[in-house]
Amino acid sequence: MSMLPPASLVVSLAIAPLTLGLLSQDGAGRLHELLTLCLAGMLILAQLLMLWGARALAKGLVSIVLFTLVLVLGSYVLPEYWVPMAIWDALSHGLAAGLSLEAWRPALLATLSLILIAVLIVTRSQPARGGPLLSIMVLCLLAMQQLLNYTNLETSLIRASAGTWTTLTIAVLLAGLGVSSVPSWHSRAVPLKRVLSPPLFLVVLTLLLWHHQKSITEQGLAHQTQAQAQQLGDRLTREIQDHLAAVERFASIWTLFDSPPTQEEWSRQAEPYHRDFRFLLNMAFVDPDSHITRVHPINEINRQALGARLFDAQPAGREAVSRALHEHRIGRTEVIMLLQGVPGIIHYLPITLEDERILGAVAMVISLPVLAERLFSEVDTQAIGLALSQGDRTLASQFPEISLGPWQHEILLDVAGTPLGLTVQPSHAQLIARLPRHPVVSLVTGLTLAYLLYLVLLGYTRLERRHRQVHAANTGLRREIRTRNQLQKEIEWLARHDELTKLPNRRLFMETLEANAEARPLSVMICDVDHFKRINDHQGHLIGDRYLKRLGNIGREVVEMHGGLFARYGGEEFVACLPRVDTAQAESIAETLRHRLQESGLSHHDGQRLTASFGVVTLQDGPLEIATVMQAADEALYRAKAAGRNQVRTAPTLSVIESP
Ligand SMILES: Nc1nc2c(ncn2[C@@H]2O[C@H](COP(=O)(O)OP(=O)(O)OP(=O)(O)O)[C@@H](O)[C@H]2O)c(=O)[nH]1
Repeated sequence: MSMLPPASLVVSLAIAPLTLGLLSQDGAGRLHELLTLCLAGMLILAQLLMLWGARALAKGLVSIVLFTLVLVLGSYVLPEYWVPMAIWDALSHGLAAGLSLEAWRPALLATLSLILIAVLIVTRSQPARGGPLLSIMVLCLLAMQQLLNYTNLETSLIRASAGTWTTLTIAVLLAGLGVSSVPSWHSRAVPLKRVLSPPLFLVVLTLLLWHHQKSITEQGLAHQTQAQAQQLGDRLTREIQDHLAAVERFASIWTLFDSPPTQEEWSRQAEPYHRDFRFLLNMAFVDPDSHITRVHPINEINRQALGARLFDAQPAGREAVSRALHEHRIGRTEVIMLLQGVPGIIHYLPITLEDERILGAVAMVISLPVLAERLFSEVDTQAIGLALSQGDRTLASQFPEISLGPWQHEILLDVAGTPLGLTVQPSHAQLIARLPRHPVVSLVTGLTLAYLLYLVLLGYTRLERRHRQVHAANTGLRREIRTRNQLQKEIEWLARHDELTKLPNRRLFMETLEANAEARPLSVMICDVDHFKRINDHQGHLIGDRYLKRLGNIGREVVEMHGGLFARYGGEEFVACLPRVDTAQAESIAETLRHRLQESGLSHHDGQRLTASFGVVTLQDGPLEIATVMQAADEALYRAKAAGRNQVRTAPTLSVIESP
């Protein structure tokens, strides 16, 4: 069996945490975790298919996952007034009866991680499509999830992090994606560090900002619900107090009577109060000996209390009865078990006649279950859980079937002087519906911006690199052109100069002569070193070269002083073109040069001074025939040589040239 390639192997490893995650779920309570794991499983399969070349199938699978995840993300992002939570719940209900959005919706950060993984799979993590940044974003999201899980920073209102197995599954899948793509990131030679840093900074900033905004909005909502609960409590307390004040007025009616009321009178007076204040279980008349003699309404429960002597029958209320009947002040019981078998509070309102005689007391019995029912009817019990308690004892409670949110607000109710606790716990769905969406919107926007920033920076960097390459090519080209120009100049210079003496050569001499064809008089001087061969033979060519250079310098100095051109004609022969120089001047120049050379200190091996012979010719008028002029000068030189060397000979002045 052939081995799996490393990328497939690492991706396959993700199946281990996936399986463990699936096995560790305990049923419907973790439906969201199960769904997240299933989506991760589909992405694992998609990536394996992608690696095995079944791209179309892989993309189909990723599309299904992406569709689900984008729907989930929509539920986090879309404001309540666009798509109310009720619609999401109705949609969920359509999937399975009794299912709410919160039960199946994957955690926010896990949703985002899986969306990015899906994009990574489809784009095959290519750097040009943001692969490196997307991978790092997933890493950041996973790190944030773990941070929230371990530091318990997570308030469970918005489910941000998935469980550890899910996080691990996504992490291993990401590693698998990395194994196949990271090496190619390097080979593409993208300057990743430069391109990644700014968007990465933006990602971290976005995550921190999101967490900060999330905490603030959740705290704000918690305070808001607490304030609403407090308002509810205050309103109920006020209402109860108003009712009790009214009942106290009822008690004062009986002070006008001289004798205890008949049952009929009692019922007639008590009925309106009882009708209005449903939490009054009954209103009873108690005689001075604490017997209940009248009660309203007379029903099955209340009838049992008739005739009972409270001092004996209800020890818990004895003190309150005694206070009313003996001290003539209002007596209040704690929460006690009433004779009717339900918890309640009794107020005993003394009926004191004008002569300070006590006629009896009005017992006002508040049934706590009925009071709770009254309180609970004030709020939407489908959206809020309520519990009425005294200390640790829960007197009554009502919780909706749907799951409750994380916050319980305990508010104090003053029920006829008895402090009761009312615990208000809004449902999760109601809180989520009221939770501002802007933290999630900024999270999604921040991540999208970071991705766009990456793409822009990448494009810019590539453009910049191409620009640099073009610039470098341009610079090279310019350098090349400069070198060629230089070479060209050198070639041109060499074409018209002698390399050894740096003097103009024969060609430039001829050009100068032609250029001065109209100048009259026009003299030409030829100079030839005497016995130069001996220098070479006895002192070597290097010395010979040095002597030629020296002669060149002297000749240039002397000739240029007279506006002429001194050139090397060839070998040890030199020529001078002397425009507007007549014969006498030309002879003088030749003499000067001859003399300067003789005095230059250059000598043969035997100490004899180096000398040269000169032939001079002057064209006085008539057209210039170069060959004729040069021949005449040459002949003059020959004559100088023949006459013993080291002397100047002048050709007859030319005017009418005869062709040679
Ligand atoms: N060192 C050196 N010698 C050169 C150069 N060009 C020509 N010569 C030498 O110049 C010498 C010319 O010799 P010849 O033409 O025989 O004449 P000469 O020895 O000067 O004798 P006369 O001209 O008759 O006085 C030769 O030996 C050439 O080799 C050069 O560029 N450098």
